[in-house]
Amino acid sequence: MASTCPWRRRTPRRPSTWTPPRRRSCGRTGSGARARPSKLVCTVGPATSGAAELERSLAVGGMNVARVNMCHGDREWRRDVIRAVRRLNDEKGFAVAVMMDTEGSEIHMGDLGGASSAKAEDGEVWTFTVRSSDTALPDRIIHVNYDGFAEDVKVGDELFVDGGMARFEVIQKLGPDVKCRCTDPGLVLPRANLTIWRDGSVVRERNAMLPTISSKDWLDIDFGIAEGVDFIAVSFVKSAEVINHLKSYITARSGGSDIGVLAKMESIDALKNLEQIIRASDGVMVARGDLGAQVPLEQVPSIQHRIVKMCRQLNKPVIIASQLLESMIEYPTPTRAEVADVSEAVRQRADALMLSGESAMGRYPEKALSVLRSVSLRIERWWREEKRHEALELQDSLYKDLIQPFALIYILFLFAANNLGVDAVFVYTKDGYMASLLSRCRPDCPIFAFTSSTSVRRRLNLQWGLIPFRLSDSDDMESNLNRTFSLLKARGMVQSGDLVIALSDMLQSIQVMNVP
Ligand SMILES: Nc1ncnc2c1ncn2[C@@H]1O[C@H](COP(=O)(O)OP(=O)(O)OP(=O)(O)O)[C@@H](O)[C@H]1O
Ligand SMILES: CC(=O)C(=O)O
Ligand SMILES: [K+]
Ligand SMILES: [Mg+2]
Repeated sequence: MASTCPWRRRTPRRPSTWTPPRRRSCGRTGSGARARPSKLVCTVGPATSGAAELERSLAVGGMNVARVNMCHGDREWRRDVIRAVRRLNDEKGFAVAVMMDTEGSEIHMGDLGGASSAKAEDGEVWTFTVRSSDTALPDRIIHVNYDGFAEDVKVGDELFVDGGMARFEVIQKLGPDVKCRCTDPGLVLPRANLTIWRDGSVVRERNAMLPTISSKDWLDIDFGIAEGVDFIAVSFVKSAEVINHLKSYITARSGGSDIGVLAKMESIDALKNLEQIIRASDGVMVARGDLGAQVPLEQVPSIQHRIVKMCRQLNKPVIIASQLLESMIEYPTPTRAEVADVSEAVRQRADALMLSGESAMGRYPEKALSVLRSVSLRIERWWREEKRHEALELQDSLYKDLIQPFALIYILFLFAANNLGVDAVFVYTKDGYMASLLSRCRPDCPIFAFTSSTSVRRRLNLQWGLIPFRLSDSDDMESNLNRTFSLLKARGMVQSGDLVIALSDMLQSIQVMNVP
């Protein structure tokens, strides 16, 4: 079955319902100055981990999800960050979700003896060693976390630091030490990933031996469950099995908590099993940093496009990550090329955009977030004004996958959406599933989602176009509608006369009406 998903008004009654500044200011509901369809994920690091910075630079700026990378910081630091986000939610009315990102067992360098970075110059010889040492190593001697490293590399191999930020050639092997000459100078950051290339392709035999989730990752996952994170993003996923395994583990461990498991697409193996991995996961991250170290860079854009499209087909949220505004780590304005890259991700209608170093350790986290916000708002508006909707091909399989009453409501929704101009969609949802189906249509109007669960509300924050609220349970649709109309009218998000479609997955109902 094929269908377009339009929200196209036949006779325009008044301008688009999204975010005209006066009447659609969404307060903190979408956790931002104004609600946007595209969601924003920010990596928290030294530049933004203080309670004041978290609030002022990120939450007020529209962060929907805070990411904590388990490659960095210690446990106490991470706990403080997670609790600070929770406090912002509890005390200041935000609904920011927390994502923890596993380290994975890829090869990476050690710390740089406390230095925040080191410059590798052309022709310099650096030593990469597997010798363990408790004391800081001298300059240009770098510890490598994988014991087999010195055995596995061959003279002539290329070593990519952080996906090519700097490159070395292996020139000599001396027991545990590997001497390498810098062939591409660049900035080396602590604990940067290392990728070995031989004869033009990445060396992967070793990776197959290492588990996707290392023993350290399991301890981090226990910590994440105990701290009640909303999402766990699994680095270097190779197959669907690891996602299924982690989901069972979370269920057994946390007694039915609903932590979302996200698959990070950053290896060649993931690309081979794309569909199964996406189906198994609760969402996906296109982790372009490491991905660009494993496949030729010129393939990254088409891979991104393919993953975004498949995620939408399979109704899974997708995040575009890494180097969106990389230059803003240092400079207060983005490059034109970066703005074009962000625009393209929005145009592809990905659910979310992510900041990494820009918000973790950059000089302008607040400005970087504001660029993401303004560029996405502009492209979304352009998209609506120019009616640039792409037809959404709904595969038969999705309908087969749908639980029966949902399928009927969904088809009715598409019919109503196709034939009426609506100002807003209201969805009353228990577990968020119905809300995600509506988000998947990428309609031209906001989707207000109401759920009685705080954790479902936070998780819906990752999905395109959803503005989630908490609403206590009631099986009286009339009362639900009245309560939510008052709530949104008071916030200037709907007004009398607006045409809305209201759906409930609990009552399995659909209604079309004007706001009284
Ligand atoms: N908690 C932290 N403490 C110190 N520095 C951090 C922290 N989080 C991030 N950073 C810095 O910001 C940079 C970018 O952050 P990010 O977490 O996105 O790393 P990444 O290498 O892109 O991700 P991954 O390791 O998942 O591939 C890191 O290289 C690191 O220098
Ligand atoms: C985000 C991440 O892990 C990457 O881009 O490699
Ligand atoms: K990581
Ligand atoms: Mg990565």
